Amino acid sequence: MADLPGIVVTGASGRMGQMLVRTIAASGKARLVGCVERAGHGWIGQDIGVAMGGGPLGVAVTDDPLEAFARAQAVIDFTAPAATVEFAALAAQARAVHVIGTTGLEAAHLAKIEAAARHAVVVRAGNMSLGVNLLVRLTQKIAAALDEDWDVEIVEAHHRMKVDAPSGTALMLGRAAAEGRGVDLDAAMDSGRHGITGARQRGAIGIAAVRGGDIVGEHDVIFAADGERVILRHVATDRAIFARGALRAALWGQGAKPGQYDMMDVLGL
Ligand SMILES: NC(=O)C1=CN([C@@H]2O[C@H](COP(=O)(O)OP(=O)(O)OC[C@H]3O[C@@H](n4cnc5c(N)ncnc54)[C@H](OP(=O)(O)O)[C@@H]3O)[C@@H](O)[C@H]2O)C=CC1
Ligand SMILES: O=C(O)C1=N[C@H](C(=O)O)C[C@H](O)C1
Repeated sequence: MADLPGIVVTGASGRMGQMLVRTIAASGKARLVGCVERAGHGWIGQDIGVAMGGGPLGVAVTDDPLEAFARAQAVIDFTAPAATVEFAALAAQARAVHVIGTTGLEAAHLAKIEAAARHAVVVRAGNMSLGVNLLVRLTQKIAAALDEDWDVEIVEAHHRMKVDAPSGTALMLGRAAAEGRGVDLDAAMDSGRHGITGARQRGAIGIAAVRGGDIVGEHDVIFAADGERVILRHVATDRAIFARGALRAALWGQGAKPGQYDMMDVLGL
């Protein structure tokens, strides 16, 4: 047991944080060695298992990430952009693999993560599930096979607490469609339509977001032509799929050279 890779979970009280704690503790493939929350959080100092309403897991929640990361071989981080940038620098300092699931990252955040990846392994993906990463590949292939008579529209749906839009997954799918077509997503993307928009622009890649209830995550990629449509769909019903992917990435990263990777690298897709 002591020779299994030690993993720290950041944002341990969050929806994904708690799922990660359960997944790692039950995996038999890694040890949970730390749980991080922000200073002042009500769970600081408590055993994470007890704080989650179960039995003790022998790991107290801390607000000192650097001390926790120094004891770990990997950090799994599903938090928020500002926190993830801070954790990227600290994980690199500790030479721990940093698995980043956080979405809503902007160019300035990505530049800091890229800098950290010069010193340590970073695995980052807007969606860590096997099914979505397969869907990304399929989207790229279909977009490459179809011309611009086929309009591409991506529709994503998530729970009412999600704070960023479009989802990280929708952006992955949009990027895959753009790559398949040989265009730049930033130039082709049309999201958040409202008012007198005019007719759809040929070649646009549309993205629309739905927010409601407890939807875990649903993504449709619609290829719509005159007289027919092809629709690719992924429906997540359990956050365990993301946690399993993140754990797989943390283990895969143990053998990798410093640099930035994604789930395609981890899954060999
Ligand atoms: N890539 C993937 O496969 C997936 C990605 N995600 C992404 O993961 C992220 C988290 O999602 P979710 O778990 O639903 O969100 P939650 O809001 O439930 O959890 C986020 C957690 O991070 C904590 N946090 C924020 N800032 C800090 C900080 N500075 N230090 C320590 N902890 C901090 C929050 O604490 P507090 O409440 O105090 O702010 C909270 O506990 C989102 O960006 C989401 O899009 C989600 C699912 C899958
Ligand atoms: O916030 C979520 O919940 C999710 N976020 C990711 C995203 O932005 O795509 C992945 C998943 O869909 C759940």
